[in-house]
Amino acid sequence: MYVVTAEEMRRLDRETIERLGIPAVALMENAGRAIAEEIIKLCRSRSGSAGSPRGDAGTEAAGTAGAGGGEGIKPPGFTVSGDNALALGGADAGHWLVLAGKGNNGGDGLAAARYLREAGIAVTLVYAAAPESLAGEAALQRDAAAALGLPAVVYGRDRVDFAACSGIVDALLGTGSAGAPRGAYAELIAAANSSGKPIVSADIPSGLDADTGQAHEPCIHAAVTVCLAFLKRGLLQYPGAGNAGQVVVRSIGIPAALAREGGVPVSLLTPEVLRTRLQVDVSRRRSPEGHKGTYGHVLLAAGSLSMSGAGLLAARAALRAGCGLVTWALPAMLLPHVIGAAPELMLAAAGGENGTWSAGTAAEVLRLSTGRDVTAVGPGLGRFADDQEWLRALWEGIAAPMVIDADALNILADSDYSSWTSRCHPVILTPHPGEMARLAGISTAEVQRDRIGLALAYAREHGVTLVLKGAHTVVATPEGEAYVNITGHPGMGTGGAGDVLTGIIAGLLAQGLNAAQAAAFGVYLHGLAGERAARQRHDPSALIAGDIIEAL
Ligand SMILES: NC(=O)C1=CN([C@@H]2O[C@H](COP(=O)(O)OP(=O)(O)OC[C@H]3O[C@@H](n4cnc5c(N)ncnc54)[C@H](OP(=O)(O)O)[C@@H]3O)[C@@H](O)[C@H]2O)[C@@H](O)CC1
Ligand SMILES: [K+]
Repeated sequence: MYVVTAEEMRRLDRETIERLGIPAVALMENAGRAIAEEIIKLCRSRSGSAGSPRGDAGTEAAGTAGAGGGEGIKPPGFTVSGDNALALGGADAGHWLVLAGKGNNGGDGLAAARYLREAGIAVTLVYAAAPESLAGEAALQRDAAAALGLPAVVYGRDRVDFAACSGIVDALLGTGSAGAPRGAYAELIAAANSSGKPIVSADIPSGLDADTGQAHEPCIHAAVTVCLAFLKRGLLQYPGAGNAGQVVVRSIGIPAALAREGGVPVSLLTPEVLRTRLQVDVSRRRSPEGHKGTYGHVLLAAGSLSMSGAGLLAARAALRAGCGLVTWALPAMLLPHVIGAAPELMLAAAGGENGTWSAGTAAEVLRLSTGRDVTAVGPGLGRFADDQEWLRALWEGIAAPMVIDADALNILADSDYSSWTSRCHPVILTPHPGEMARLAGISTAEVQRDRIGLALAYAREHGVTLVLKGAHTVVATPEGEAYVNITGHPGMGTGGAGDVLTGIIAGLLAQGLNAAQAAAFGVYLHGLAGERAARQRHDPSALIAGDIIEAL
């Protein structure tokens, strides 16, 4: 599923209209119908009649009963059914307010109003601006609604009774909005939010930045957002994602092929995207002739006296991700204490004195990396004297993919690593927002302002695969593509969960997945395992990182 910016959406709109010759008003009709169908679904689910409605026209012709067939076998009959998607199926019809802006988002709402009326739902149009100010297709929808006799009021001139309505359609602002809602728009948004009535937003909640997910003041709090044609970036990024409620993406006649040909770079990370765009074998088939050597060998340089657990978690996660062997290199002093902690692991003493790392250990890590399929560095590493020289030696010397996490990212942030010899093998960086802020030299708030945009830019500029962790982790590739993950659970906000992800990604790289595949599939599996682990706990806040490994 493609994820677009407002600008990309406008381009795809234009191409559909100009290249394919589909009139803009046809797209708007489809949009209006899709919004109405989702409102009807909501009405049905709220009144408990969620089953497939038969519609008034749904009837089985007489004359079939008893004809032929034995007990329990229904004879073939002549059936007629109506437009079920637009049938209330016994649900309470109610009365909806349709808040319409003067742009095409308003036009979508006006089209939806006609379909709602057709379904038997009473509607009142509430214009945010004088109806005469509507132009183009929106004006056409205004006239169609008027011709059908739909009641309409103008905000500021007429009274709007929010208390009496059963729901609100938010068609005030869409992808054409700029900045915080002004004037009547702001007042209508505030009134809709404080009404306590369910709000269904057309395309995006009004007040949301469609690209960054920034929620302006005020911004609609929707129960459902009917996103048109393609998912907008702002609906995946917080805080906007929290304003959108349940997001339903509905096609309106703009072909996905246009997005593919047009090189839309961002996709939602779904099993289908993993299979098709990333070519990942999501079934994780094992060869009947396979042995431990078939599935690769991870070297992990991680752990120090106060954070040995981070190394252990990453190492165990790599094994659970399916790699054949893991060697964990750690400070010599710690080694006797972790023997037996995970008997499947191989251990190698590589650290300095006192359970900490030292710059001099780079040679030993380099030696251990020879013949290994991947090296992961960072979990529980700590900082030490000349650590930038240490990491530079690994960066320039390890002839296999690398995963760089935790303190190794902080070392990188303090280094001018663009001046280091460029690597022939891929690097995956796995920062959380704080680490990303240090890497990019900006504040954490700036990182969170547009995670997708930042991840895309950083990965491309630095030639790395970037995993920007957090709610809706973003995986960006050096080629300029990005994947947004929605698996996961808030319970995963616990120490060590990131170390587990590093281990999973390293374990997948060892099995021969390329950097984009391993990062994307790793993030996806990590989230799924977190969801599973959360379900297994009595209270998901009790979830700890080890549970995620066990749920893999
Ligand atoms: N074209 C098509 O075929 C399709 C279009 N589609 C639909 O169109 C939507 C995009 O429509 P759009 O481009 O007309 O912009 P839209 O979001 O309605 O707002 C523009 C209006 O808002 C105003 N305004 C702006 N900012 C404001 C603010 N802060 N506070 C207050 N007012 C503000 C601005 O007024 P101005 O500032 O120019 O005076 C202008 O009048 C898209 O989201 C989707 O729903 C889809 O169905 C696909 C097919
Ligand atoms: K809207």
